Amino acid sequence: MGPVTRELPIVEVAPGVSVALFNMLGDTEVTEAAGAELARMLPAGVDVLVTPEVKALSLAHVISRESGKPYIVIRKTQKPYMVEPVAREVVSITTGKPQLLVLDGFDVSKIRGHKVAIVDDVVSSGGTLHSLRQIIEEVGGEVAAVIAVFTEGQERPEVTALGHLPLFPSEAERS
Ligand SMILES: O=P(O)(O)OC[C@H]1O[C@H](OP(=O)(O)OP(=O)(O)O)[C@H](O)[C@@H]1O
Repeated sequence: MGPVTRELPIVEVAPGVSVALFNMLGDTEVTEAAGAELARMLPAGVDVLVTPEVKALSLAHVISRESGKPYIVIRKTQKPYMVEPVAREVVSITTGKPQLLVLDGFDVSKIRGHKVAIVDDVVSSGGTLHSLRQIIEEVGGEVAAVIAVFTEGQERPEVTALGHLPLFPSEAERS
């Protein structure tokens, strides 16, 4: 990202599949650099950012600060204080088992009738993106942009990203 570089460790996330693990959580320098760059790439007309917890949360904060657009966090646990939550199950490449994506009903009015940019750190299998889209459209929002630091695996022209990461065959597959 700009002048900021990182070596990414290769980590096996499923039998036969390894990724270059990009974890920006707690990395202020990367988060600030990527957030500033992605904020400049945000298309005109976007009203609100929507991000899944947790690794992309600080990225959304920086893009929000830089662009002046508010952001909403889709949680991965349903909380007792939520009002009529809207939930979808998802399996992401790095977690490999079902997780929940939950929109607090309190935030629905900030999405309904608005143009939304989905913000994530990585779009890989697309499972998280698919479920986020479903939730946003179910409550009457329009996904106007998808913003990520990296796409991974397959090319995704619909995603505005700073770079692309390959998937790696695991050791056992190579030998
Ligand atoms: O395109 P996909 O295959 O769905 O993968 C991308 C998602 O996976 C990762 O989250 P993860 O499940 O690791 O959760 P975390 O951010 O809570 O650690 C990443 O932050 C994306 O949200």
